[in-house]
Amino acid sequence: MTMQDNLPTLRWGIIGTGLVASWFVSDIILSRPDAKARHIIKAVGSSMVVKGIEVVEKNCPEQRTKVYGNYYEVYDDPEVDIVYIATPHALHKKNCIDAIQRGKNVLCEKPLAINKAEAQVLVDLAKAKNVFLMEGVWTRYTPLVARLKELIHVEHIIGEVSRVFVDFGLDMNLQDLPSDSRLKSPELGKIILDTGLGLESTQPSIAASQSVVDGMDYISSVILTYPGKTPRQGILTCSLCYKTAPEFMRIEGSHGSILVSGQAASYPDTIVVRHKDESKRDESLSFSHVGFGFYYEADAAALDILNGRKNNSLLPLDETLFMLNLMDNVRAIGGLVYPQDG
Ligand SMILES: NC(=O)C1=CN([C@@H]2O[C@H](COP(=O)(O)OP(=O)(O)OC[C@H]3O[C@@H](n4cnc5c(N)ncnc54)[C@H](OP(=O)(O)O)[C@@H]3O)[C@@H](O)[C@H]2O)C=CC1
Ligand SMILES: O=C1OC[C@@H](O)[C@H](O)[C@H]1O
Repeated sequence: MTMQDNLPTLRWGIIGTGLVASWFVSDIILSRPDAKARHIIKAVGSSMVVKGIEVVEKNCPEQRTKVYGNYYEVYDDPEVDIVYIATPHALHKKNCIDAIQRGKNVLCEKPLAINKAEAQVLVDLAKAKNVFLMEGVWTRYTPLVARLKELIHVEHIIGEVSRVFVDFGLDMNLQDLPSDSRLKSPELGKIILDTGLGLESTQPSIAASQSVVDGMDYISSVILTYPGKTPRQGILTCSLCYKTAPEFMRIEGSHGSILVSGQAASYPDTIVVRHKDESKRDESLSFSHVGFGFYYEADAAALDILNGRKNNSLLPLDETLFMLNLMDNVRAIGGLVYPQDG
């Protein structure tokens, strides 16, 4: 008997067996005290059965997972409640369509699609088929992000926010990656879609610049200026040439600032609040949990599906569309055109 045994259960079918799929599979089955749902890896679909077997043996050997040498058998498996899509960006549209058309709920890794037009097709199809669809941005569901939002929007601990700086840099050594790596392929890669971030859903004006070499957007810098009576800007940068320093995010407000840090921009673990008032001491909050924390996102999807919701309130599909539209605009300024842009 584990801590999860009395919880509602969601049965997952996994599409693709790469890096993030292995993280996700090993993570969502972890035993943890704050679990809201129990997750079962019912099936894994891969281009090669041997790859599926390897992922299962390594990450969920006790789950009695079925392994298929294609994706379609996962979509058609009646024991699968939700499909998790972990293929390269350019395949998300097709994989989502295939799953949704067969009536499956879908959690698709970010970005949901290459551009807003593709994502709109998926949103419309999910609505027509009455299935749940969600873009996988797992850090949004972590206790750290929940606390950060509370500090800013409920407690107003730094007052009126004026600027946000965020950098997501990875040192990917692209020149040393094998030629078939998704990150080296202009067809599959799309760096800004890997590491780009959206801030809030008021329409900002956009200034942007991208360093595109051989069709790959190695570095992007974006300045978002929000309209209104108070000055507000978001300065967002991403790169595959250099790993971001631990303090990857700074939020400045009228009463102080907040610094967010972690071993990588994708693994935040600490919030520091600095007050302008020098009589107040800095406050540091640390967040730790088992594994990566993909299970927070998986729990959110489970509760939505079990309660009949078709969309997730922390990342509604309108916001996914908003963010992809923002990326489309950044690329239009940066001169980066994808074949899918039409
Ligand atoms: N949320 C997060 O923290 C992260 C999200 N991601 C997102 O997840 C997606 C996958 O990324 P990642 O796991 O790093 O990618 P990988 O390249 O490691 O894995 C992708 C998998 O997709 C399948 N695939 C199907 N067709 C192709 C193809 N033509 N070329 C390559 N692979 C193919 C393969 O599995 P098989 O052969 O078994 O079918 C492959 O193992 C991306 O969209 C990325 O943005 C990535 C990392 C972290
Ligand atoms: O979101 C991400 O975080 C970790 C990286 O390795 C990955 O490429 C990126 O998609």
